[in-house]
Amino acid sequence: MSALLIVEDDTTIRVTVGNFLARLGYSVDVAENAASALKQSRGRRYRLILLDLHLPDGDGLDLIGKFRELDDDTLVVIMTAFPEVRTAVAALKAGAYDYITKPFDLEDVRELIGRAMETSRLRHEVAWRRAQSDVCQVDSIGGESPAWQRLTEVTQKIAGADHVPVLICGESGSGKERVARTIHCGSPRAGGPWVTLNCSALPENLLESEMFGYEKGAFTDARQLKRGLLELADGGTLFLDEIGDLALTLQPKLLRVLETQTFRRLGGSREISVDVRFVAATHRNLPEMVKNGQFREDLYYRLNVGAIEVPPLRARREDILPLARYFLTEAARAVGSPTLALAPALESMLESYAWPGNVRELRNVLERAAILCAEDTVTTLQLPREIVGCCAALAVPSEQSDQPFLDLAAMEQHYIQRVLDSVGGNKTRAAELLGITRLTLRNKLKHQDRDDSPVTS
Ligand SMILES: Nc1ncnc2c1ncn2[C@@H]1O[C@H](COP(=O)(O)OP(=O)(O)OP(=O)(O)O)[C@@H](O)[C@H]1O
Repeated sequence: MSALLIVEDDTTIRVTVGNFLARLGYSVDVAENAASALKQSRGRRYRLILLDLHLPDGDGLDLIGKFRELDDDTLVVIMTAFPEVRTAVAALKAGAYDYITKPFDLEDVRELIGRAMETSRLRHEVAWRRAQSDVCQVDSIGGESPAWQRLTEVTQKIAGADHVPVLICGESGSGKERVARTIHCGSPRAGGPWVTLNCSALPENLLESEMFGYEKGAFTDARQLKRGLLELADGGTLFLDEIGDLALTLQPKLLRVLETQTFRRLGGSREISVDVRFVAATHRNLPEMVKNGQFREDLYYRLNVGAIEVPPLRARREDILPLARYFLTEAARAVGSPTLALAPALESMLESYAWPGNVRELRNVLERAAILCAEDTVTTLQLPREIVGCCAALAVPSEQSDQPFLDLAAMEQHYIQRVLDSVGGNKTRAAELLGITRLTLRNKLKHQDRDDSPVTS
């Protein structure tokens, strides 16, 4: 609910306008002089202040600057009994949003405040839209594996439950941030800000001021007020990445915001209310951390209301090739190459590799391959050794696929020969691809029955 303050010494006007605006659904506070108005605005953040220019203990014009210094988002509307252009111009110059001349009709007040609120909302919207116009413009690939389909179902349900905090767990690079964005974009807050904070990226004190902001003078370097990410996320979603790395001292502070949706800027005494949805992610084992006293149990349970587990890529192998083709096309487009294809032998290699770095690793591998690839098909030559090495046995040519149980040595020999073939018998290049020295390769070849096969160097 938007908070308004009416500063007016005339009791009739104060009470009538106050009651009228309260009936319209605003949360209204009143002050009858400048001192009380300043005190109240230090204790609460107002979206709009309706201000009489002639107060018993001061000039309303002086107050405008003070209100705006406290919060430059607050809109100030002047009420003046003197319909002089000069007064109005001075007020607007001092930073007032608009003015209304007394006596006024309550309907005029309703219209003016409605317009001011819309302005305030639009200002917010424009500011964050400018900063992040493409948050929801992401293609999400996957969807073929049962694991991904289950994940999508859960994600959609949780996205709709707008106030439920979410905890996304999963290995590094598995797509947790993607899932978090999908939740934001599928929620009623999709039109609101999407703000991210990586809890492992900053030292504790900086993280705290990033999150909560600070008042002017809160510490030596605080030369002016700084809004924290909590305020910037008002009306939207705050994504707390690597929540497992959040310092123990900050955990109760976060819990309080989660529970009350209010907080104070550092060095401030004002309670600021926000409407933020919290989505957190971690690759750590939080239950284990709770057991070891490294993560607060109450915060864990509070976040875990909407629990989502993103499966590692190896647990959803059906998604590997669609993702790989997607990354390849994207990468080819980025480097200005024509469309690239995957050599058939590569497909089973990609599908059977363990992908410890998950989707991020897959993306990097395909991007690198697209850059290295001189032809229109990506082959083993453009793949890193660990992938070619791990999966060579699975990439046996089809005429030999009736040999399901090659022993390890045979597998190795077979693979070495394939790599040699792929580089036209060049041992130096083959050794490079295999990740071994040329001498080791020679020794291994000595043990081959096909030692005398035509090999060039
Ligand atoms: N379904 C998907 N479709 C397309 N790209 C994806 C998909 N899932 C993940 N990615 C890409 O993989 C990379 C890693 O994803 P993301 O950053 O979401 O993972 P994460 O689990 O949050 O990683 P970390 O734990 O390191 O923060 C990103 O480049 C992302 O764009």
